[in-house]
Amino acid sequence: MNMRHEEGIDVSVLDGILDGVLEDLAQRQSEVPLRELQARAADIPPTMDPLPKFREPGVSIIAEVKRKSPSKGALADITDPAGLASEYALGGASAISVLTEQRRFGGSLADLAAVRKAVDIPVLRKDFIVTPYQLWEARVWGADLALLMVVSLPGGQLRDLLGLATEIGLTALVEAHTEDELSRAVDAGAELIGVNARDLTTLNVDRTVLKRLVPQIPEGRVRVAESGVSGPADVADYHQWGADVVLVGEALVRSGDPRSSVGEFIRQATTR
Ligand SMILES: O=C(O)c1ccccc1NCC(=O)[C@H](O)[C@H](O)COP(=O)(O)O
Repeated sequence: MNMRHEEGIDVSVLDGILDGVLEDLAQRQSEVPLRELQARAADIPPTMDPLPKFREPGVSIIAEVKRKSPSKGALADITDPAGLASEYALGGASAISVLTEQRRFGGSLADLAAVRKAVDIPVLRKDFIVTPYQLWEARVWGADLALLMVVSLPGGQLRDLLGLATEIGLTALVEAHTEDELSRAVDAGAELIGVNARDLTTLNVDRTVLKRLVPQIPEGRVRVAESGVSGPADVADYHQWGADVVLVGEALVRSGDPRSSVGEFIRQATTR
């Protein structure tokens, strides 16, 4: 059952997640006001730009630290996110994605900080970012990239957050799942555009969404395929359909050998 029913109104999975995200955010904001967070950012080293590596020929992998998810429940008992990220980097990952949402994904900003310290490749804060405060958090806790999901950023919010991300040195991964969302991502000027195979309102996964939407992404923007990879052949398909970068979570955390798996994903996609 992907929709819950509250007081006669259908609330999608994503709305349910966002309710929790906003509650937790209010708590953090009451502990550390925005001004203080901004002051802390002044002491943080400059971010890394992931785009030059993503633009190189071949496929880049963003490997994700993912403990659990709304669609699958518990995925892996990750007690050492930094160690996992190091294995990903040794396998050839171009960046690490860290899910920082706590309630549904079991992640945290502490995971982000631990991964940041452990690797010297760019790190993505993957969360449900809908406020400037969360972008400042991403910067302070060591992210180089931050996810902006078009579906949850109506009106001018997408442009505003994209502008702020750039201003504070973060590269935004702007994520779409439909033609309309993709148009908004392109019009907002996103350089790094993700097409998520997972419909976040229903949790259905359809990898071919990338194949259908990729012609709509202008030349020169970096194209990221997100979700739904179960093995090397899926990465190779995504790359063949036009993805420069593939973001993989579940298949890597369940693989038992994350370093070799990343290497194998890259090898098979580039030799097909
Ligand atoms: O993974 C979920 O079930 C999920 C549900 C609702 C919102 C977001 C969700 N996942 C976030 C992601 O985008 C994925 O973690 C990421 O793309 C990797 O996906 P996968 O390789 O399929 O684990």
